[in-house]
Amino acid sequence: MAGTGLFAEILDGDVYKYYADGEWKKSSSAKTVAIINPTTRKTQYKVQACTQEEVNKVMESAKTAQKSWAKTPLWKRAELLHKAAAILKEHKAPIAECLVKEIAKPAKDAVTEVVRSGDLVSYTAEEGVRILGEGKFLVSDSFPGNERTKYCLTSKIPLGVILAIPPFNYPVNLAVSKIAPALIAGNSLVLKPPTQGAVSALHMVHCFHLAGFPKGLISCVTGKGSEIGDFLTMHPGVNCISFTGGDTGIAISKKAGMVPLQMELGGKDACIVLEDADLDLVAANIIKGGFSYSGQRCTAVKVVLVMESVADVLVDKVKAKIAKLTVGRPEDDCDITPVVSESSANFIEGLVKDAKEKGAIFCQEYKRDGNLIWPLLLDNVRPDMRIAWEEPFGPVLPVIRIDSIEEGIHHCNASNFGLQGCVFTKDVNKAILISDAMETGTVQINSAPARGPDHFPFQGLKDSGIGSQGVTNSINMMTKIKSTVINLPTPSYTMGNGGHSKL
Ligand SMILES: NC(=O)C1=CN([C@@H]2O[C@H](COP(=O)(O)OP(=O)(O)OC[C@H]3O[C@@H](n4cnc5c(N)ncnc54)[C@H](OP(=O)(O)O)[C@@H]3O)[C@@H](O)[C@H]2O)C=CC1
Ligand SMILES: O=C(O)[C@H](O)COP(=O)(O)O
Repeated sequence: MAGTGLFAEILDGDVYKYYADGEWKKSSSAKTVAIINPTTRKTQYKVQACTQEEVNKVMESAKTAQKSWAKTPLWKRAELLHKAAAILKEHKAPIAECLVKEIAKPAKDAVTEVVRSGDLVSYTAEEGVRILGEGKFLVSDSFPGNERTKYCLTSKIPLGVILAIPPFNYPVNLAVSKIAPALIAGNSLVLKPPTQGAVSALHMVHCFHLAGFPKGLISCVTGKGSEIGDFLTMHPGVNCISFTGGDTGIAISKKAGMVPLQMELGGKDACIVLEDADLDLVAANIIKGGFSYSGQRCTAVKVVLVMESVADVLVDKVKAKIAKLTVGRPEDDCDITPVVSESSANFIEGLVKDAKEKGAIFCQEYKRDGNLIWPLLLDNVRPDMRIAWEEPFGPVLPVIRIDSIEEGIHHCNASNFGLQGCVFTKDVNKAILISDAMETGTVQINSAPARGPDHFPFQGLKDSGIGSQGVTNSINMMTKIKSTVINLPTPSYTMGNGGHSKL
């Protein structure tokens, strides 16, 4: 059960505490933020609304703790991360329960997110030891006009205090995907979890606490992003921001100071279907890619661009699979569960109404009960409809029929987003050329878009992001290069025959 047993100390009455200086604390604000269960639409949990003063203290502690953490041997950092990973996986049940209650994630997917997160932490520990355990050694005479009188030693050093801001749909996995790289690289970490997902994140943070990380190294401040967010992202104590979410990230990138940004934002991932595609494979991937977690994934299939000649057959196959999707409570492991909030459901409904007014073909009747929206495939969508371009972040998928591959690529590239895309064809040469032409961070050939596995580089182009994630790239993005140059009085050429330069 959430907030019980080992996790009892993170709860005070019916309000979860925030985490700072190695302790669970009550905020002096005496204000709380309600977390609404998307299924019941009732308050499920409450967290603290932390004050700016508490943020200042957290930043001070993070800065102090980072100095000694940077002197902690790599193997020791990795050992603590492995411990946190093991504790996380050991307590996957209560954390998964929070995901079910806070963000209506289907029960099995909730457990998968926690286990995947433990694996990500451990993989990061190992990868960090590898890539941070070596540097570069350069000699001066490789550049024209130089003798070998300079030795340059370079290594990757920590940035300082990393501010991590994950989104509601993966409040554990997209938190540890920032926390673990930050820590193995020698940084300290301040986490501002999403409101919907905050209690899942607090339980995850407690696993790091139980692993025995130094006090002040990891902090977790709760509160509405709209209230405390700007104070955090513009705080002078922050040396790097790693953010995942929507347009908020674009606003942050305009406010943040001279700090490195790692941004993973929205997507409008296109699925281009050629005439020779295996349509059963396509239909299965459209269901998995477009409707898992009710389409609330940045890497969800968000528009299908199918050649007209095979569109009728494909639409029929997808309709048959949609009819088999279960719809209901996350506790019952239904395929389609309520979207995260009423405002999200209203936004999705607005896109559906616009499509209706402009003549889209509804393959199913539009149906909504509170935040629960039944899966809906819209056929014959045209570019003048909002859903052709906007991201519903819900179980509604538009199909646009195309007459040429160029038309499909044009639509994909006309989007402001550039996260992922996918193409289905048996001609791998054609697939490669289409991938080359698609302006997205990743193209999946013959499978739906996906961020996982988590060691793959994951990046968004255009309004979909800044920088690259994936374990290795995240570690590197959370370091900077330090050079030390040894200047010698005379050239140093080490010769195999034992010859000696003048001593
Ligand atoms: N590229 C990706 O991997 C993902 C992209 N997304 C995109 O995000 C959207 C939905 O996710 P959602 O979580 O609602 O995204 P948001 O951008 O609304 O929120 C993301 C995070 O930012 C916080 N936040 C909100 N306002 C501020 C602020 N002014 N300063 C700092 N932090 C702030 C939120 O906190 P709070 O919850 O308290 O508001 C949350 O923790 C969709 O557009 C989706 O495409 C979502 C998930 C993953
Ligand atoms: O933010 C998201 O939606 C995730 O990056 C998607 O991850 P997944 O493709 O592994 O589900």
